[in-house]
Amino acid sequence: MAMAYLGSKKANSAALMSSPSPSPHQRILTQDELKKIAAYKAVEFVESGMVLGLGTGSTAKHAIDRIGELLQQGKLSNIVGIPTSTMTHEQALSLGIPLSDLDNHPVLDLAIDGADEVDPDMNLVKGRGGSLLREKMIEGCCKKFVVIVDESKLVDYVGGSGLAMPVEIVPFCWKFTAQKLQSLFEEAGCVAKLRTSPENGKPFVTDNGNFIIDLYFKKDIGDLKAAGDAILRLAGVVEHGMFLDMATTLIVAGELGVTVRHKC
Ligand SMILES: O=C[C@H](O)[C@H](O)[C@H](O)COP(=O)(O)O
Repeated sequence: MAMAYLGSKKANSAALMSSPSPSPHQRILTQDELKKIAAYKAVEFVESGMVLGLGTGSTAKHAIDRIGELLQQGKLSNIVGIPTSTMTHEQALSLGIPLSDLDNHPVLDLAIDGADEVDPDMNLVKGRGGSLLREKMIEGCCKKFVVIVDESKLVDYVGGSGLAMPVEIVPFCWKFTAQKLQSLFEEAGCVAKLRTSPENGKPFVTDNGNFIIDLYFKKDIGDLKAAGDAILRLAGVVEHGMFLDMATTLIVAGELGVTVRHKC
């Protein structure tokens, strides 16, 4: 599917394009091909001997495949991966990537992960795959955090896609917590919904045994730090999916090429 930049995102990104526009004869890339392009670009930052945070999702999967390939080819060595989900753990194991955890490696050199939304300040929404807690724990310990997205993930403000901003909560009295979350953002027209499994309609359960409440906003919620702090003050909340001021590098793949932006 073809995608286009809109408004400020176009101006922002066009200045950073690192490859030329496609000729009229080039076919339009699929969203998955764009994800792969961003992922491969990110793996160029990986060096032998690094402790790496391995993200979760369809974009991060391409990066992990590439790391596995480079290890097998002997082009990378002595890598230690810290997976952000059981799914990534299994993928990395199948590729022969040596794994560890935060207990043994509390400081990471680099993490590579996708995102659900990226705003102009490189604030992120993550967790539509349900892995936000482990991702935030691991990506908060990285010297560099490289975020990889196709251009459809760029938004003017957090929540601007109209899709979910996930919050991981304890299962105990989840309706109570969902109601509290919705009330926090009444002015932004927030609707809070329990995430359920499409297969059986039962609550989706995270790797940590928790539930996810998806928040949908009709308007910009404004001060993200204040919003995040208010969410975390609710006793049933474990973590929210806003990753504020965490990304150090953003790689965006789009129809016009790949951009690499480093946060100052
Ligand atoms: O919980 C999932 C993660 O935060 C993913 O990184 C995020 O949902 C982006 O996933 P994808 O690359 O599949 O769009």
